[in-house]
Amino acid sequence: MSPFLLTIANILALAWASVAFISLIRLFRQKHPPLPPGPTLIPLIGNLLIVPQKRLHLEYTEWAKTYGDVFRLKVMNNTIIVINTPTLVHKVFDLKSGSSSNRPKSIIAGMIAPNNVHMATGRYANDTWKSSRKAAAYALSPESVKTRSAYQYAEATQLMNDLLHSPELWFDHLRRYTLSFSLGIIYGQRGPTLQSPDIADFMNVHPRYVEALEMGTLPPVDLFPFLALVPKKWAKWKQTVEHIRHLQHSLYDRLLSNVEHRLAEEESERGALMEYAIHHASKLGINSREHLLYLGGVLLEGSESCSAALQNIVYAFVLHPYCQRKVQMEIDSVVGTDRTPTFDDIPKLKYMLAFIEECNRFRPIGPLGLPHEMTKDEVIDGYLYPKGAAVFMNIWGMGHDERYFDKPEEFIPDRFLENPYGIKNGITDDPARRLNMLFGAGKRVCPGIVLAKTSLELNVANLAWAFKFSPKVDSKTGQEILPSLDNYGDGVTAVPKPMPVTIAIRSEIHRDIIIGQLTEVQPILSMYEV
Ligand code: HEM
Repeated sequence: MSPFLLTIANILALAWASVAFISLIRLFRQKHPPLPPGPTLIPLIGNLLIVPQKRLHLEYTEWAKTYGDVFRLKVMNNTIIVINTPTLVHKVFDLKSGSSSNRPKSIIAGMIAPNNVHMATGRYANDTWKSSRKAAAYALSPESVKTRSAYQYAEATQLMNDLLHSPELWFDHLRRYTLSFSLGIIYGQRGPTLQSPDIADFMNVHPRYVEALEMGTLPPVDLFPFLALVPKKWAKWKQTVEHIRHLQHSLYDRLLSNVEHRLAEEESERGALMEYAIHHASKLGINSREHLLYLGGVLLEGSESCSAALQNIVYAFVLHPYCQRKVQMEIDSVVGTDRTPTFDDIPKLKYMLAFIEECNRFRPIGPLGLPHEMTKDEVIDGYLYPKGAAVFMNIWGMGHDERYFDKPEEFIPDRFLENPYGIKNGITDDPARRLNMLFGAGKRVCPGIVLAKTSLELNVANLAWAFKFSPKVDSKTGQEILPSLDNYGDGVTAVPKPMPVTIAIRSEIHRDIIIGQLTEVQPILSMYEV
């Protein structure tokens, strides 16, 4: 063969070999799609050394800039996938909800509330969990929440009155409001003061519970399950967990017992969720008292998110007096000074609604939502989401994404007046963006959205109508003490920490109206008192 023909044959053979090689790689990839990209893995431990223990959302938001809209981490054997766009949230949590609706295993959560009876941390999206969701809808559906608006208005009136009389306790007054309202609709029995046993006990146990679930507080038993085998006398953390379980269980048990007692005594019913759940337990698929007990408790826990969002709003008022003034001017022009705001006023308060949206974007109280777990392998956009992987939706990252938000690190409520999602002008938005991303997605989406939003809107309107919010002044130095929107909890929830602020009534007219209104709503409040 001539050298020329030999070269052509070589080239053809090489081309054939390359095509075959590429086809093989394609076939291999189809059969074994890769995990999303992510930081370099160290044998055995994966990314253990670089995953932060606290404020994961900040690091995740940075990593999204390097690795893209979806990235993976490996911690020992565990795969973590973080999704950073509304489109991916839709594809993974909504469209694949049949395989992305479990929660990752948590040994500690399981020790506190066993048998999947805790709706939020319960691992399996199974029949027990479905029963809880069905029952919760009785109290939390838009129609149900609407039927409670007179009661909600009455509780919100008491909140203004509490702030009037002891503004220095503002942080706890906001918590009492959300807890008392939730106690009323769940158990038909409110908590009128900070000293009411149910309020005081919940405020004692709940922070301990949240802290116990935070990474780094207790030994990492999920990573090193052998730690769970250490006998209690040598494992102090087990005693802590048992104590929390005991405190929580006795509070929820007492609350449920009160309802059972009222029903046994044939007292008139109060339309409470627990009355309904007891009457319809078998229809709902609630098969044990334990299940009823945690159903109420979890919803009460959920309500704490509302007070955290309200606390952030108070700090935002103090830090952005210009915005506070704009909210007040709008409220004054819609409501005036001879009455307090009502639910009917809310749709007219456009700037106030934009202000609330901006607070939730700027400091979402659940920056990574709650993790979901994959129950089977799924391939989405060419990447494998393997069975058992924990998937986080990066709510913080999506709200601080420079591709869509102008100056995301600045507090600018007007962005939500210019665009319903606060997106900058002249860009093509992510088509899957929707309202309420803050509340998660898929089957596990927050069941308390309507309650949370109505509570936020009415109370922000009331607070801005009634009070002026400003920094506390140090009596020794005369300097203003500014609160910080960066002073929040380190774990799954970014609940703000208590900081001093000054809350002053805007005028004597406002004071008289609040006091008069409290007398008017007293008959409603007393319907929920023991
Ligand atoms: C501003 C207020 C609130 C925010 C930002 C919020 C946010 C969230 C988020 C992000 C999730 C996780 C969703 C997911 O897994 O995809 C969640 C779950 C949940 N929320 Fe809320 N929430 C709020 C208020 C409430 C209220 C008022 C209640 C009840 C009274 C509540 C009860 C729950 C429950 C029970 C779950 C667990 C649902 C499940 O696992 O099936 N939340 N919430």
